[in-house]
Amino acid sequence: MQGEVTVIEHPLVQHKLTLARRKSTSTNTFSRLMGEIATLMAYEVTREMPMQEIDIETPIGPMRSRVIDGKKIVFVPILRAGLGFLEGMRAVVPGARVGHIGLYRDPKTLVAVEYYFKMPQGMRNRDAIVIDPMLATGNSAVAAVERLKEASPRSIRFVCLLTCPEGLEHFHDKHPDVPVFTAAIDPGLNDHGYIVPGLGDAGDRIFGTK
Ligand SMILES: O=P(O)(O)OC[C@H]1O[C@H](OP(=O)(O)OP(=O)(O)O)[C@H](O)[C@@H]1O
Ligand SMILES: O=c1cc[nH]c(=O)[nH]1
Ligand SMILES: [Mg+2]
Repeated sequence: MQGEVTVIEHPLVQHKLTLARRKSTSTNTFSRLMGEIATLMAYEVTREMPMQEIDIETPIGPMRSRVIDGKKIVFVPILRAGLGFLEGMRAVVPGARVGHIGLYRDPKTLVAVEYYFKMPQGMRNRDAIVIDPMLATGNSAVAAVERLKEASPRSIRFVCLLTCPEGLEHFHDKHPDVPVFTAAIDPGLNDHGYIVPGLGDAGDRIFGTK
């Protein structure tokens, strides 16, 4: 799985992404769409998660049936925009733990600056799913995963909504072992490091800060 990228082409994801991209979409609608897309993407991202068998009783009789050990999953949103994806994912994996990585991208240098890092205990036995809607230059994603690897989780996946070839190449150059799940790979970046055509500044659009 070196440098693996999965583009989630499901029509519901693509439809909602188109609505989110439109500049006329309000903060309220944008934020709701992020939640809905995250729920749909969680379905794909958790596809390979380990399962265990437990004994249960149906109204008719006993059986062994499979469950995910939700507590072994850690969602790791990159603040702030990653928070816009968090609740949609937790809606389908309510037992998951949450770790936070606070990073902002310096607007001039585009370097990622860390301001917060907090993970649950026992990361060695957990599968981490890092979430951030945008993987642009890749600086933030690279820095977040570098920091997360210090905690030695059992596995790491990275989920974004949008990325571009430069960002993916940078990310997989540094972290070839971390699969990326995205809804689209746009053509490139502009001079300010924004994905083109993209959807603008995800954090500002989720929280209405522009
Ligand atoms: O791949 P990169 O070039 O590093 O860009 C992507 C980063 O930029 C955005 O965050 P931003 O720095 O705007 O912070 P915010 O989420 O607080 O708005 C986005 O949410 C990513 O974290
Ligand atoms: O296009 C981009 C690039 C970085 N961060 C964003 O929010 N959008
Ligand atoms: Mg932002």
